[in-house]
Amino acid sequence: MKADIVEFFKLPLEEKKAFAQLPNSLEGYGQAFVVSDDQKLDWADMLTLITRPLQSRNIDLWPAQPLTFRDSLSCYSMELKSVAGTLLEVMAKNLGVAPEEFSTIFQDQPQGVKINYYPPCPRADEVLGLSSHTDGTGLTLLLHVNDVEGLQIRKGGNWFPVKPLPGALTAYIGDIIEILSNGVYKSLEHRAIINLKEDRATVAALHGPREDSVIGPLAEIVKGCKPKYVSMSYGEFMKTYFSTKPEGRRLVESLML
Ligand SMILES: O=C(O)CCC(=O)C(=O)O
Ligand SMILES: [Fe+2]
Repeated sequence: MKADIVEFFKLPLEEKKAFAQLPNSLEGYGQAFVVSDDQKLDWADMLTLITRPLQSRNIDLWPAQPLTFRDSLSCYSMELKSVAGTLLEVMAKNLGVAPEEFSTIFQDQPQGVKINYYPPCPRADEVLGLSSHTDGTGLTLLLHVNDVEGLQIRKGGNWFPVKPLPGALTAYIGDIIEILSNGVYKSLEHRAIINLKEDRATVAALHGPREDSVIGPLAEIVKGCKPKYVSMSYGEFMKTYFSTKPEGRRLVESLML
């Protein structure tokens, strides 16, 4: 997977554009969070693909070059499913909810990958690879394609670098699990910075809920106390998530009661 990603981003722009996003869709090669023509874009190229459920795949947008790309992504997606499934099960247990509660919401384990390529920049301190945001998903499993640092997480108002560990995935919580858990798990504010001389690539595998889910604090967690977040359909949540430029935890906090 790592080798195929490196090869794909090395292709000439015209070849990559064969897999470009279609109008009004984020899937394919392009950018995310473009909400106006005069906005300053993040210093990154992205390839976003839906990987699960299998019938949701738009294989035409999966790179045909390098030749092994599609097979590599299929295998990688299957392995991720098993890691995410285990983590979700453990989280359900930790929250004291029946494992079925989570497995119904994450049934068939909807999954997408956002493959990020960050070229170096001679004025690295004046750009961001990805502006500060939280992921609009349940659980993210991040793969560092090379061992170049760039991910930063925010805690107590300060930014901390996350060092890539060889052979490890970086796991973090997105808005959906913060809401479902009524705030027991917190969605992680993070951003990616750019290096002067080294390029960097990552694969963020996003594990979200079933499309027909209602996203709100789980009854079993709220019990006698008050729900801390509004409930809405997942469709409505996604519309809200993608309609504004991300800014730290602003979106998830705007859904707090
Ligand atoms: O590339 C990184 O380090 C972070 C990627 C990320 O946050 C994302 O794709 O949502
Ligand atoms: Fe992210």
